[in-house]
Amino acid sequence: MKSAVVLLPGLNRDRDMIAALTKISGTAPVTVWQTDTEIPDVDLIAIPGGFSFGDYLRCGAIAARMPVMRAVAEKAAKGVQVVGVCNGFQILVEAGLLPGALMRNASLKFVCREVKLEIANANTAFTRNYAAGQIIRCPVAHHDGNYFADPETLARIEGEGQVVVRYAEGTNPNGSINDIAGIINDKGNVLGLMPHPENLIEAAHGGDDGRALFESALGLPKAA
Ligand SMILES: NC(=O)CC[C@H](N)C(=O)O
Repeated sequence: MKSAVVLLPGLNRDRDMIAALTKISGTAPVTVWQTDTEIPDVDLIAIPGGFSFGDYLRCGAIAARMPVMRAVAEKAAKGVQVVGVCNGFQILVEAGLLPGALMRNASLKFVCREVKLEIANANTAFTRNYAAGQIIRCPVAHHDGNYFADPETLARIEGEGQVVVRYAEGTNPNGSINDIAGIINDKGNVLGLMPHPENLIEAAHGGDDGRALFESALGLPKAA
């Protein structure tokens, strides 16, 4: 199972993502730089979290216009799986690969804590190793995670099962509409989520609730 990790100046979760994918797939991902115009043949492209271009203009707005994102869009159009975590989610939204917007947290504060997530749709390539309705632990760390979509878009993504993970049990850390923590595109191959599953994949992290997301995406069987 081959994967690629997109590198942009200001990202700071790239090493976490590379470590998680290496551990789970048994192979180190290739890395692609912001100016790369081609991405090698891989099963999964991951856009990690952080502060690309210092969050100037809007989080992810500048990164979304880098040449590498054109290459990501081309791969996504061909059906390659793409996951964006936190800043990666913001970049995918800014690039127009996912609908809606990520606004400043309702508290206007940076939130760094663990939340609970409900698997709202277990029938996706990224969540098939979870059970529908399963509650998992996951860390968050962001100041612009407040997901918003206009009523028409919201009705469509809710109706089509494109809301994949929600903040559970009153743990919504940012005011996201409908407690939305992560969404998938209509084709089902581009996922964006604010929480960081790559930071909860082994005992040393204090748990491995995030692991099944990458195992699902990499086509690996459900852990026993
Ligand atoms: N951890 C992250 O990726 C943070 C994303 C973005 N810089 C924010 O604070 O909202």
